[in-house]
Amino acid sequence: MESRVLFSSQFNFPVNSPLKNRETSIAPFTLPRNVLSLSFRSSADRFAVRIGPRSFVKAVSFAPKIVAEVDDGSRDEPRRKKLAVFVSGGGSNFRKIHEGCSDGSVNGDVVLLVTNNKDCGGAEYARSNGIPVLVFPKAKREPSDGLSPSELVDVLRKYGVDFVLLAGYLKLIPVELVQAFPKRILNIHPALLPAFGGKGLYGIRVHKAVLESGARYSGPTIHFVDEEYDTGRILAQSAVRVIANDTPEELAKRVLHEEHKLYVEVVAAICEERIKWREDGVPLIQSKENPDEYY
Ligand SMILES: Nc1nc2c(c(=O)[nH]1)N[C@@H](CN(C=O)c1ccc(C(=O)N[C@@H](CCC(=O)O)C(=O)O)cc1)CN2
Ligand SMILES: NCC(=O)N[C@@H]1O[C@H](COP(=O)([O-])[O-])[C@@H](O)[C@H]1O
Repeated sequence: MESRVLFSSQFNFPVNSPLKNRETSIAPFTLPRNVLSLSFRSSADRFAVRIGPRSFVKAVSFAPKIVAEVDDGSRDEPRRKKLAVFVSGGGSNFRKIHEGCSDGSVNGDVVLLVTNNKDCGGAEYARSNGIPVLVFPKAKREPSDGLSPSELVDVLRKYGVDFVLLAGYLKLIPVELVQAFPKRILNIHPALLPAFGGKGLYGIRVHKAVLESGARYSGPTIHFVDEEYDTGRILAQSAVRVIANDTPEELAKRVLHEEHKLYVEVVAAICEERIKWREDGVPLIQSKENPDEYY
């Protein structure tokens, strides 16, 4: 069967490129297993195109010089990332992320746990897994315990933290940290922002507000963190049906289940460097299965 292939949308050819609007078929051929991509050198431009099980390229009628890039095993995999997780309570999202790092789902390691409550469940879990626990902000009752904003930034840098993940953390992240880690702090909120977010809306209060509003859907939102509560760029969401006689606790449980799945998926993407920023500032996730697709 003749192998027809069509251009993947990810290549932006120059407007006047001869490649843009002429097409032909190319003789059937199969790529040797270790050939990653083929590049066509035309009189106008040199284009690297990738041909794989599901990605396509459109061959054009010119006399290309095909240069095969061979995978000699030296392809750079994204470096394993260092994560700091911030919690205030039980830390179930933190535990799921940590499990993802251990089972290979996430190309990263949790190197620090930060909390405003050193006796919370998340801190207990961290200590039992050999993860250092830091207190931020300073506790009013024990000002000797805990870090200042500048001390927190210094420690995160000293540990080489790549991304900061808020997971049930109930204090405002200071501007010093937001500015020190631009586009590298994520938060998970248990409702579909921009609705049901902001100061005073956390934990079970969020689910009560959703039920009182009569909303038919809720679900987790993962967003980048800026200086205000819940106003950063939205990266991912998942919808959960609200059932008519739901109690806040029942809705919370259903949303939390979705949070666990969504956060591990998003952290895996950020550790594999699959976050891309659209020209209008909206962050997108590149599909792992089909790199030509974003969501
Ligand atoms: N700079 C930012 N800091 C934080 C953000 C953020 O988006 N930007 N997200 C929050 C998490 N969060 C919602 O997802 C949230 C947490 C807490 C509150 C809140 O009103 N807190 C109370 C204090 C609660 C307490 O001390 O028990 C308050 O500030 O009065 C709103 C939203 C984490 N930080
Ligand atoms: N606005 C912040 C907020 O309400 N965060 C919420 O706190 C819970 C923490 O659970 P966990 O400690 O078991 O991960 C989660 O539902 C998270 O979305």
